[in-house]
Amino acid sequence: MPTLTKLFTMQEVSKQNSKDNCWVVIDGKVYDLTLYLDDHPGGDDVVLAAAGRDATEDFEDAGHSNIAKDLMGAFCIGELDVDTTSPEITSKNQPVDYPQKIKDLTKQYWAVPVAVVGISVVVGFLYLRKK
Ligand code: HEM
Repeated sequence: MPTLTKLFTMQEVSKQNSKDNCWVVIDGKVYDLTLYLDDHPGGDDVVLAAAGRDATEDFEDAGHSNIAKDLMGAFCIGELDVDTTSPEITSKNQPVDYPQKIKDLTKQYWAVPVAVVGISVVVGFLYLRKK
């Protein structure tokens, strides 16, 4: 299913790190706090210090209330594109564990050689009896 959520790379987010363009990432979501800076009860300086980066820890450390958490939605502009943020955790870059893969395949398809041997024994047995 295609989603309508806009995805941003960390590179894009990191460029929005000023008073005129202040984006932060909190829990994988991207927030544009530019228009909220002046109204933020904790002050604009704390938010600006986290501008253009992942502010999840700072946000949690400030012990925000549920009111603050409800307010967040109004500033959410999309989500972080995780594939481009952490290429090291995508499967493309994971080293393939071939011995483990072979073991898994063996476990999955053990019935094939067993069936082949079984059928050969039965056919051989019938053939010998006929003689
Ligand atoms: C969508 C994002 C944010 C919203 C809607 C928001 C909202 C609020 C609100 C409503 C308060 C008043 C206290 C409360 O009700 O919890 C507050 C306080 C505060 N916020 Fe934020 N905030 C946001 C992001 C951030 C970020 C990114 C930081 C830090 C980098 C931050 C740091 C603080 C601090 C330090 C306080 C003061 C806490 C205190 O005085 O005890 N906030 N925020």
